[in-house]
Amino acid sequence: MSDLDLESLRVPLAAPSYPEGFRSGFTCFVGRPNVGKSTLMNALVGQKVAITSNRPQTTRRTVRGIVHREDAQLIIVDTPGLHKPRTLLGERLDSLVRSTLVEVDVIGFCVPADEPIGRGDTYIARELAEQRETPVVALVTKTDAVDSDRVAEQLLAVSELGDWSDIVPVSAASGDRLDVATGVLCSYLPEGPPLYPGEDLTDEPEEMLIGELIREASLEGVRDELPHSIAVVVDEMEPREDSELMDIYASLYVERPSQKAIVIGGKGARLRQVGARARAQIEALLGTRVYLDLRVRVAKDWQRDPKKLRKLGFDQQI
Ligand SMILES: Nc1nc2c(ncn2[C@@H]2O[C@H](COP(=O)(O)OP(=O)(O)OP(=O)(O)O)[C@@H](O)[C@H]2O)c(=O)[nH]1
Repeated sequence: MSDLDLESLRVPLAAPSYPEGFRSGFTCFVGRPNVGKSTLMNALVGQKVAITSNRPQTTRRTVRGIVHREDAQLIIVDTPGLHKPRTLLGERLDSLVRSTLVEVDVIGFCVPADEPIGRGDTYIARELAEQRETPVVALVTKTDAVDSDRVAEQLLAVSELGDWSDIVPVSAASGDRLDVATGVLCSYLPEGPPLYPGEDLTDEPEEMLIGELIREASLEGVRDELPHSIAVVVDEMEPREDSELMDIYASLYVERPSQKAIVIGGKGARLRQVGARARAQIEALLGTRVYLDLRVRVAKDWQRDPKKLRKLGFDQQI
């Protein structure tokens, strides 16, 4: 997508029937890195669609998850963390986030229960206060990680951060109040028919999901700065003739030869582990056996180079 053209997606399906008062529309989750946005989206949708990791800023792509309810359909646009731009990629993400904020029907502002409110949260709260068009529901995440007194304190602290339409404590890990969170978000959607067929959980192309699974596997156990320097492109994906096997060829791009060595590991050991981990996940996603061929390539300073960003697929989201 050249940008998030949500309006064009609002054309309803030729829906056979839907209950009176049905609501449908879009939400996005914002919050500083690592507050649990992706995990919460996965828990709401019930299938793994967005990359998660315990490192900040791993969500680079706008992935949609779709929550189907009897009375509503909530389409979640998973936005990258709002952060101050450091690289060209950072700047583009921020403008993407800002344009997303005005296009959705309701915004979920995520603040974790297990950390004091910090500058990052206040920065985003200020950004959200500036836009007045879209209702904002504050979601106090990770409530399982603290006791109920702390949750209560955090609810109070978050309520003082801005003028939120609602505040909901929620835990993706324990599943606590996921239903309430969805219900509250849905209450801000316009009335209308479902926009997606019932079985869809995401409209991300399969190749993009596969690329993210490979990227996620490649991040495990490597130095902290590496995550920002890895991009994955699925070069080719084809069912093998006369076989149940799917052949997938993918390239893992890093910025420097030294990073290439880290990703590959001694005698290729690390890359083999990455491949095995990713393959298991891809097989689960596709429901078929997979042959995965991974190549590691160096694309110098790809984060700062618009042409390389385009080649690596980032113009599709930005
Ligand atoms: N205890 C607990 N941990 C959680 C919960 N949700 C997420 N986490 C952990 O918090 C970390 C960050 O979660 P993510 O979902 O990747 O966070 P994010 O906000 O999407 O992060 P970015 O992609 O960096 O913006 C991971 O280590 C998760 O396992 C929760 O409900 N409870």
